[in-house]
Amino acid sequence: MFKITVPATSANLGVGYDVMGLALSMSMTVTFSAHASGVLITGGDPRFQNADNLIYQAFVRGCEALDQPVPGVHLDVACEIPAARGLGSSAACIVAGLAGANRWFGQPLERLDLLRLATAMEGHPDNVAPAIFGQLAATIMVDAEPVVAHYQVHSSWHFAVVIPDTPLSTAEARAVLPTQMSYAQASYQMGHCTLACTALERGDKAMLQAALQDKMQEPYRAKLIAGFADVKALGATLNIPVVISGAGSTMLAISADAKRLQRFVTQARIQHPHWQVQVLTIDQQGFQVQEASRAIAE
Ligand SMILES: Nc1ncnc2c1ncn2[C@@H]1O[C@H](COP(=O)(O)OP(=O)(O)OP(=O)(O)O)[C@@H](O)[C@H]1O
Ligand SMILES: N[C@@H](CCO)C(=O)O
Repeated sequence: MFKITVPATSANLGVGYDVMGLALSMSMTVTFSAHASGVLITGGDPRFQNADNLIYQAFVRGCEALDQPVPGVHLDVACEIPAARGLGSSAACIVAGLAGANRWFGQPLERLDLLRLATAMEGHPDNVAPAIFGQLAATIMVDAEPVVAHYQVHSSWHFAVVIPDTPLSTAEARAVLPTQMSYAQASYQMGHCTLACTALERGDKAMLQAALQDKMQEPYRAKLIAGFADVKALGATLNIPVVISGAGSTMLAISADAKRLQRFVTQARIQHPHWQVQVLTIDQQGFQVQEASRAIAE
């Protein structure tokens, strides 16, 4: 028996659509143990307690990639990451399943191999890269091979998430985006994405404020998130940038002033008493494998 713990992730950081992602201190833990045959799933959302479960689908994919027969498996799921809220729940499932198959057969695959497999399943690398490596990752694909840049996020940054009580599927949020953009728009977005990474790494407040002005998806997706305008306006009054986390519906606030961010959290809870609003820290390591009672370093 072993456990795989995978962090939640916030993709895009507004301006880094399908490229950037940040690992956060919220997680899913899956306990893998032998089962007579097929799959038994306990814990987690009852909707997912069947063989279509994405963790199990990724486990099967991992076994296939390793050229191994799929063993009978019991998956016991403990999940803090809400589904379809822009916090990388699908990426966490995929990484847990692939890492579980890898551990089952003696860990022959490196983390970069898992990233290649996970990206093929998820369709884009921005959530799965930080779920695998932790911290802030920017990933490009070169002929289906991921190339990842890792950024050490400056310790001055503090993060809060505002999680609405309504889901928004990634498929729905992608469907509202235009299919083309101009050179001028591409240039705007490339510049903002590059400077956002630099600002997060350096702890540069003015640069982050300037860089986190997304024009590629926020204008189209904002209308899908009831309450987005209120939360964005609250951030503006406190000088705190707010971006859509992943495909939404969660919003991510970033500040170098912990007390001001706490005021944002308090006010957001008053604005939306039924939503989950919390301060999170950066996950440093990506997914972890735990044997019995001790964590093993890979
Ligand atoms: N605990 C879970 N167990 C099994 N499957 C899950 C679980 N959580 C999420 N999923 C799967 O992931 C899907 C949600 O993925 P989707 O890409 O829409 O949102 P997300 O990954 O939470 O958000 P984003 O990609 O924007 O960060 C669910 O419909 C379900 O198929
Ligand atoms: N980059 C993705 C993240 C969600 O999976 C999107 O914005 O659609």
